[in-house]
Amino acid sequence: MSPETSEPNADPVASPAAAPPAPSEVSEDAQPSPKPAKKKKVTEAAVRMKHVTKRFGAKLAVDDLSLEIRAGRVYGLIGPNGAGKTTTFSMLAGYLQPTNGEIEVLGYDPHHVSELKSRVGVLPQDAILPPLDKVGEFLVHMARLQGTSRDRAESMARAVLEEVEGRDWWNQRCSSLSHGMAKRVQLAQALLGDPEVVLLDEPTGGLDPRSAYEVRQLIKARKGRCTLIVSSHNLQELEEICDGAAILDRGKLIASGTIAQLTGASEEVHIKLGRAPRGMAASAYNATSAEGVVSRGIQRVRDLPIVKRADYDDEKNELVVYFERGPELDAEAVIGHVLWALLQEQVRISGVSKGRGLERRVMDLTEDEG
Ligand SMILES: Nc1ncnc2c1ncn2[C@@H]1O[C@H](COP(=O)(O)OP(=O)(O)OP(=O)(O)O)[C@@H](O)[C@H]1O
Repeated sequence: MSPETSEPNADPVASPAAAPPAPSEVSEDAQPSPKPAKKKKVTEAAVRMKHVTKRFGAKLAVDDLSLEIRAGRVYGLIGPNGAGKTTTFSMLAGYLQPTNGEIEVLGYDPHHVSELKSRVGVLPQDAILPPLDKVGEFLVHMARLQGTSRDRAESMARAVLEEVEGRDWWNQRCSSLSHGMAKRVQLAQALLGDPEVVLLDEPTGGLDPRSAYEVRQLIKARKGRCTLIVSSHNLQELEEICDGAAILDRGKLIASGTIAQLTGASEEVHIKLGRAPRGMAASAYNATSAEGVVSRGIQRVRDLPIVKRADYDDEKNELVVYFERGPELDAEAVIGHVLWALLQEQVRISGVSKGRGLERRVMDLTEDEG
């Protein structure tokens, strides 16, 4: 897949709440937002990066990265260790200046702290809480840095702590929190004041499965209320929560798009075939000759007019069926036809999926580069 610099089929624009809009930034077709009714500033892209490069001495950490992330989406930044994700986050958060290129967050250079301070929330990868502060105290302090009154800061702090299910930790010292609790307090800090853009670098890193699940639910619950940019090494997690993603490798963008585009969910289905039933010889079931049950089933699939190509991997016992998506042909319809064809030949099915999964896609794209 050739690198894309934006998402061609991206979803419609959502509408983050903010200061009164500049006329050029108002979009007529903005979707209604569940936030309280107040004047909205709508920027079509929450984040724009144009030919951004970041060097640390001789090290090229981010290499000519161009990206556009639409407002209201959950967007993943994916890549192996050292791909440049944290460097990208740090530039979006205004912690690092790019060496070259342009970055806009909500239409501003990220260094415009006064414009963006209450509108962008950040969970850095290695955030550390002040050990001696109590949780409530810390969150109130962070809320006050956004320029709010003490009362308002306290209600904001209580609301986010409630959101991360930490209401009982208000008087607990940060040093006494477990890793998972601390991560959730940091997440609460990133969500303070309902920011329009939230940058989450490894929000579930080091969390136990239940806490990670709860953080994912929390991110999903925020969908549509703000733009969330999330990095994680857990690709199943990103596939579950994200609308779109960019895949980076060694600082370069190697692919971007909606999750369906990246995984091929709109052009291929994977059918895992079962083994021979008891009592039937594996050779009669699985023979590669025309006599085998599986071979006949695959031939029937290949004969379907909707099927462009069908490849069978006998080591994985998997049939990959490629099709041309059209107004009346989507993956679900193809699955129906293919299963029917296979079942008519009494081929056993043990699993079905749309596309190849984000994990496999990332492996395919990055494997040759060592
Ligand atoms: N302050 C720095 N000084 C020198 N090199 C750096 C610095 N920060 C990052 N790098 C280098 O830039 C490259 C990208 O690092 P970055 O932390 O952005 O990757 P990443 O994708 O977040 O990796 P990981 O998944 O391991 O967190 C790496 O080769 C890293 O060693």
